[in-house]
Amino acid sequence: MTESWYAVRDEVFADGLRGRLPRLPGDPARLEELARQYLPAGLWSFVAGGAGGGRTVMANRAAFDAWEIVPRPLGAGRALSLVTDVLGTSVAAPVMLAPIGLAGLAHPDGEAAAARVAGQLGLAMALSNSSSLSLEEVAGAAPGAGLWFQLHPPRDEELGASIVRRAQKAGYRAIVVTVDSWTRGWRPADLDLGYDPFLRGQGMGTFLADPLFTASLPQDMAVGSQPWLAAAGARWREVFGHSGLRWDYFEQLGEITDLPILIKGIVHPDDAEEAIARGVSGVVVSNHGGRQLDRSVAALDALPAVVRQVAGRVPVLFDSGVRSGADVAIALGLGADAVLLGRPWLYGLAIDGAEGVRHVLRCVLAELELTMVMSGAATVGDLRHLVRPAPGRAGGH
Ligand SMILES: Cc1cc2nc3c(=O)[nH]c(=O)nc-3n(C[C@H](O)[C@H](O)[C@H](O)COP(=O)(O)O)c2cc1C
Ligand SMILES: CCCCCCC(=O)C(=O)O
Repeated sequence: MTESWYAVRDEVFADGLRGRLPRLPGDPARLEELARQYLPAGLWSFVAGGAGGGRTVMANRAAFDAWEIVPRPLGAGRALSLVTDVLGTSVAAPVMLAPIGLAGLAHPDGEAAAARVAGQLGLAMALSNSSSLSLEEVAGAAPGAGLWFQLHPPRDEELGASIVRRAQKAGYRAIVVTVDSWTRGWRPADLDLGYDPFLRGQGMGTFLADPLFTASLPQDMAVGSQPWLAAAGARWREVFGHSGLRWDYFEQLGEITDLPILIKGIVHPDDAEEAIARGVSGVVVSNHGGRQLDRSVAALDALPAVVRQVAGRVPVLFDSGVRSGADVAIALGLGADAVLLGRPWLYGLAIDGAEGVRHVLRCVLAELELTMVMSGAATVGDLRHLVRPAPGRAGGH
């Protein structure tokens, strides 16, 4: 991908003139509000909502206000490049798609559309283990895309091993183990609406394609029938998510796969240290977009200390609250090696399928590039000298 991303601005402007999609970013609320019109109420609150009173969702956003860029517009005198390598995956920019389960509920093309777009743009995507399509279907739909596989380690270890082996066989290039969501957080909106897509057999594409999983379902029911899906949902609840996960899991996983293993859901520097001691190849600083633990530290506030602790030994990735290219620039400036975009790509998918995802990603990349050019940053490394705590604001650790 050699295009200058910020040429996208003209195209987006033209789209805006045609009234096709709202321009993004600038006002993330516009994208979220528009997506609301495309999604059934229960699904919209499941996606947009957070744990408890939503304080961590808000804190994730507010944390960005504690930082500012001090531009040096005459710059480094070098051509800007966003191309980077993350754990052996060469990418056009240090921005990737965060794992988001159940994308098939937002649009029938689901994760396959998102993966295809990521591949076309030269970006990486971490596929959720709660995807609507199976990991094989997504890999098949996006040959050549830089795909990673995200795993919530199942209670059934054999099943977990089987899924990891399948991911490696299908060409996924890393395993991202999420440790902050073995079960869902206290999400009042979902509770009030009685919304649980898994009960209806959704988000099980990868599980339903695993013989170890299907062998445990009643064999006297028609495959795909409502009773069969209900049985699958019940079985999924038994096996999904390991409440007793221990650090030695990472060593065990290293015996099963030779892919790089990342840990997602870390906000404490000591946990990052322990993860490195257990052999992980990368750390994702994240609080799951505020969906799991209300009053958890804002992810961006946790980033600098983790970066300091890791001190370049493994890549540090970041998500939670990123809505714009300028947000990406701040996270990179605080030491993230790459940034995962979460809800916004799902909103794009809900609004306009693959085109919506493409639109969202290109806008974020265009704004990131403009931000760097105007800051005088030729590389992500340059950004690290230009981001500083905003005077008088909280945060800025
Ligand atoms: C609807 C939805 C489903 C998600 N599913 C997963 C998942 O299956 N696995 C996972 O590790 N994270 C999952 N996440 C969390 C994202 O990977 C990411 O951490 C989060 O969206 C970042 O917050 P943000 O969207 O506010 O930027 C999900 C998030 C949303 C909104
Ligand atoms: C039992 C936890 C399932 C969570 C899968 C989707 C997800 O991560 C979310 O945030 O929702």
